[in-house]
Amino acid sequence: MKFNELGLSQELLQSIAEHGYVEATPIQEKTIPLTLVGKDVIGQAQTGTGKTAAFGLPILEHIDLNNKNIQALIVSPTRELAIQTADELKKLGRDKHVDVQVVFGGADIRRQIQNLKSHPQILVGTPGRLLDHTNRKTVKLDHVNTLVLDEADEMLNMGFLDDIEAIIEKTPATRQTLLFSATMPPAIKLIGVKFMTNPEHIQIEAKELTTDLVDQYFVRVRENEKFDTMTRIFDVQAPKLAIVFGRTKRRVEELARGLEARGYHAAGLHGDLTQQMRSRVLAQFKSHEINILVATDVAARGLDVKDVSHVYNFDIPQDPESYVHRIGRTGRAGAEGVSVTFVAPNEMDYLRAVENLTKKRMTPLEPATLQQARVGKINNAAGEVAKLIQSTDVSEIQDQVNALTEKYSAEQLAAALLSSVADLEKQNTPVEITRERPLPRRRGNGRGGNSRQRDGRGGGNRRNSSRNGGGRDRRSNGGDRDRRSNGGDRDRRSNGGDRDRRRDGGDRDRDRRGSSNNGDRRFGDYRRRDGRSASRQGRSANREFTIRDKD
Ligand SMILES: Nc1ncnc2c1ncn2[C@@H]1O[C@H](COP(=O)(O)OP(=O)(O)OP(=O)(O)O)[C@@H](O)[C@H]1O
Repeated sequence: MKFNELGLSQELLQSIAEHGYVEATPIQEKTIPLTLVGKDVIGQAQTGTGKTAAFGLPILEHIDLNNKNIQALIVSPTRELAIQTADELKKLGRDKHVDVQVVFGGADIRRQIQNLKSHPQILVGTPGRLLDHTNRKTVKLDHVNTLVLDEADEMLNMGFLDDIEAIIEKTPATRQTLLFSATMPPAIKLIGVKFMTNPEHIQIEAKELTTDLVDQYFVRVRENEKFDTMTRIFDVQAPKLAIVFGRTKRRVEELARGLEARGYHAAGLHGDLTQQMRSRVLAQFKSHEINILVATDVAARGLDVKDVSHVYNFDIPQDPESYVHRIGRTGRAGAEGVSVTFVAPNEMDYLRAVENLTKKRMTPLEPATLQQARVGKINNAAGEVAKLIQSTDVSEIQDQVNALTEKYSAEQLAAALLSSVADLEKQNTPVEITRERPLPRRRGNGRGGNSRQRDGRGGGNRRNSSRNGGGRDRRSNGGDRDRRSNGGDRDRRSNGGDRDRRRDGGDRDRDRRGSSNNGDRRFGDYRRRDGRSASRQGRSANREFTIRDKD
C-alpha cells in the first residue's frame, strides 16, 4: 500500500518520499490508520520492518506546531536506540519543522537542559534520565498526547517497570499509549491492561517470528573451542559487517581484544564504556572503520545499522526473545543476512527453546577446518589485493617498483603480497577467553537429560548438516557471529550530573533472568519489591548468568 492511502498530510508524504520509502510495510499499513484516529495500539512485527515509522508518522501528523509543550514521548530501553529513534523522527519531521529532542544517561545533563529550552514537541529518552528531568522539572509531561513504549518487553526485562509507571503517572490519563516490539511475551498484555485503554493488538501474521531473510545456523562446540571455531568461520564466511554478541561485558572485552590480536577490525560495545566511547565505537562500525562489533545485548534491540551481513551469537542468549532481536540486526528492510549461534553441548536445551519460540529450526553448521580457514583467508586477501591495486598510486613509488619488478617475477611479487595481506600467522595468535559459568539447566521444555538424544541434535555426522554455511547457501560468505550479552543499558549513570537515585555508577548490569526461566513470567516478577528493581535483586544471587547492562 502506498503511503498516500494512509491519511497522512502532504508535508509528511514529502518527507517520506525524500526518505526513500515507497510502499508502507505491513505494520505501518495496519497501525498508522488506527493510531491516526487516536486508538491505543500494541504493534508486533518482525525486526527491521519499520516499526519506528509506524508509530512515528502518526505522532508527527498530530503535532501542533503552535503548541510549545511536549506532545509526544517515546521511551526507549537503550541510549543508542533513543538516539536513533530521535534521528529518524527528525528526518521524517523535517518538512513539517517539528522539534525533536533526546535525553539519555551518561551524557551531560546541563547540555540536555539547554537543548530542552528549544521547547521540543517530541521527546525521546531512556527511563532513568527521563525521570531525572521530570524530577528537576526540566521536562514536563502534562501535555503529552501520545506515549510510546518502544521495545516494551525489554523495558520490563530490564526492570524498568517502576520507572515507567512513574513516568506514565506524569502524563495525562487521556493520552494515547502505543507499545511496539517484535516480541510480546505474555506479561506485556498485563501492561496493556494497566496502562492502555482498549488497545488494538496488531500482530503482523508471519509464519515465523524471525524473518526468512536470515539464514540461521548453529554450531555445536565446546566452550574452550568456541573462539577458534568462530574465527575460522569468519575466515570462510568473510562477513562484510558483523555483530558478535557475548554474554557479559568481560567477555565482550576479551573477544574484541582477541579478535584484534588475530588481525580482525573489531571493537567492543557494552555498558561499562563511557557514553562517548560507546558512540565512537558505533560510529566506527557504521562507517566500516571496524567491521566486527562485539557487543552485549546493549546492541540487540532496535539498532538499525545498514548492511550488517552477519550476526554471531558467541554465547547463546538465555532468553529466547533475545535471540530474535539479536539476529534481527541483520536481514533488515528487505536485505538478507546470516546468523550463526555457537552452542555448548550442555546448552542444547536453550537452542530448542529458541526454536520453539521462533518456530524455525536452525541449520547445523560444521566447524571449518584450519585448512579451510586458510584458504578462506587467502581468498579474502585476493579480494583485498584487487582493491589495493585500484587505490594505489604508483607514481610516488615508481623507483622501488621498478627495482622489484627487475629483480623478481610477477608470481613471486603476487605471492609475497598475498601472503602479507592474508597475514596467516595471525591465525595462530593464542587467545585466551575466560571460561564463563555454564547456563543453568533450563526448566520446562528442553529440560534435563541428554538433549542430544531428545532433539536428535547430537553432533556427529548429521546427514543434513552443512559445512560452513554452504547448506542453503544463498551466500557462501556469510559468517556471522552474534551473541548478545549484556543487553540494554539504562540510563542512570550519573556522569552528566544526574542527580538521582543512584544508580550503580554506571549502566547497571542486571540479571535479566531471575525468575524468567519458566517462560511464563508474571507481571509481578518485574516489579520492584523493595523499592529497587527486581533485576537488581536477582543480580548478586545469579550474577554470572545473564548479566545485562542497562542504563
Ligand atoms: N516503508 C518503508 N520502506 C522502506 N524502508 C523502510 C520503510 N519503513 C522503514 N524502513 C527502513 O527499514 C529499516 C528498519 O526500520 P526500523 O528500525 O523502524 O525497524 P523495526 O521494525 O523497529 O526493527 P526492530 O524490531 O529491530 O527495532 C530502517 O532502516 C528504516 O529506515
